[in-house]
Amino acid sequence: MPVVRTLSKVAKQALLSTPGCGCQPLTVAVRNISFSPRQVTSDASFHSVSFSETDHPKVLITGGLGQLGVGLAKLLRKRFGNNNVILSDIRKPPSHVFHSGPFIYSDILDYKNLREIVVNNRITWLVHYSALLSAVGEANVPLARAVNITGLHNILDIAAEHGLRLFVPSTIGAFGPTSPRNPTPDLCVQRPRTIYGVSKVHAELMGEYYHHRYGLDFRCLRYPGIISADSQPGGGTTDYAVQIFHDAVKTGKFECNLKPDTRLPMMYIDDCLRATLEVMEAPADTLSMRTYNINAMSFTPEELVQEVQKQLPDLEVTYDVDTVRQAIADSWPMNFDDSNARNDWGWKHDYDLPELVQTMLNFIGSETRIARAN
Ligand SMILES: NC(=O)c1ccc[n+]([C@@H]2O[C@H](COP(=O)([O-])OP(=O)(O)OC[C@H]3O[C@@H](n4cnc5c(N)ncnc54)[C@H](O)[C@@H]3O)[C@@H](O)[C@H]2O)c1
Ligand SMILES: C[C@@H](O)[C@H](N)C(=O)O
Repeated sequence: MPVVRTLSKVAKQALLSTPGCGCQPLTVAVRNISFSPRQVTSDASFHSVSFSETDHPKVLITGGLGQLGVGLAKLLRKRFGNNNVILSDIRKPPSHVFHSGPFIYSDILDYKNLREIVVNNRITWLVHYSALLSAVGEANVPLARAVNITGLHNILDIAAEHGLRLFVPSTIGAFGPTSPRNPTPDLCVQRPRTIYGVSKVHAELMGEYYHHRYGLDFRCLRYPGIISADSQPGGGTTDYAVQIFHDAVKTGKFECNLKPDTRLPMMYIDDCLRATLEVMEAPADTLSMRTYNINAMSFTPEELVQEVQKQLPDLEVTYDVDTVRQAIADSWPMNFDDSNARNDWGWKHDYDLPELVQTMLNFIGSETRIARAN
């Protein structure tokens, strides 16, 4: 029943915000746009965002309270100034996030709310992080479809109409069992078997279509599984690679939900966020494509355990395989070919497996020592 209730709520919101209702006052903004992606009214005003290279961008991050958004806001605020980066989400921010810089409520299914935020804050860059990840997406397909697909349509239209530079992350999950898996190149068969993957292929194709059709400055990186110490993953297949560090430090025991030999591409969060900033700042003429694989390392649970046990030899590991996650992982890339990102805009990762493990254990270890002392 909760699924049905959520679906009808989502459907109502979606209906209220779809272009088909004809209730949007519409604008066209972008260079090279012959007409707006949403129908243009006869008295539409034509704004163009003047954003000179010397100005700092004014950034909005959607879905900013998940694993990646707070860290990205911190990085972008350091570069562009605190007030130039607005975090948004539909959840209530913890106090330290609320007090660290601008935060605003934004539901990406509410088109008018999004447009108001973009207009009132003179947003020039939009980083679209809202999504349901692979495992939670399979648990609630209607909601994943609404957030990841309908929500994306709102984002694309807002970005095109207001001349924004738009970043949408994709994922290793945008590939499937018929893709080459070791390594997976940028351009190959993409037939994912999750709603998450399907929605991300859709996002890649729609973003590229809007780029060619309307001149939208769309930029997209396919992230591997991201590993972070101070933020929790939101329900994906790669979550085990974060959880192991917390359990190893706190209890000395870890139960892994993937088989020991499941190889997946992974990356430390600092590399992921830096890549995001770098591709957003890359001169357009260096981008031969609009969607790039990025990678850092690739490992199995067994290899990760061995590396953690070099620091914590008493760590005990058992395996209790989650069949949904295992099936997803078995259809994803084992290694990611990111040579185009490296050649085009100079992508280079800093963290390999040993540095990742050391950094995670240092961070979680010191946090745990502080918590125990208080
Ligand atoms: N974390 C990873 O390993 C990883 C890997 C590849 C790609 N990505 C992509 O990066 C992005 C960010 O990932 P994350 O790990 O921070 O995700 P997350 O699941 O931790 O956070 C997603 C956020 O979206 C918000 N959200 C859900 N519905 C919303 C709505 N209707 N309106 C606004 N916000 C809504 C949630 O409240 C949540 O805070 C996602 O698009 C994800 O697909 C992440
Ligand atoms: C890989 C990525 O997209 C996410 N961490 C997931 O597992 O769903």
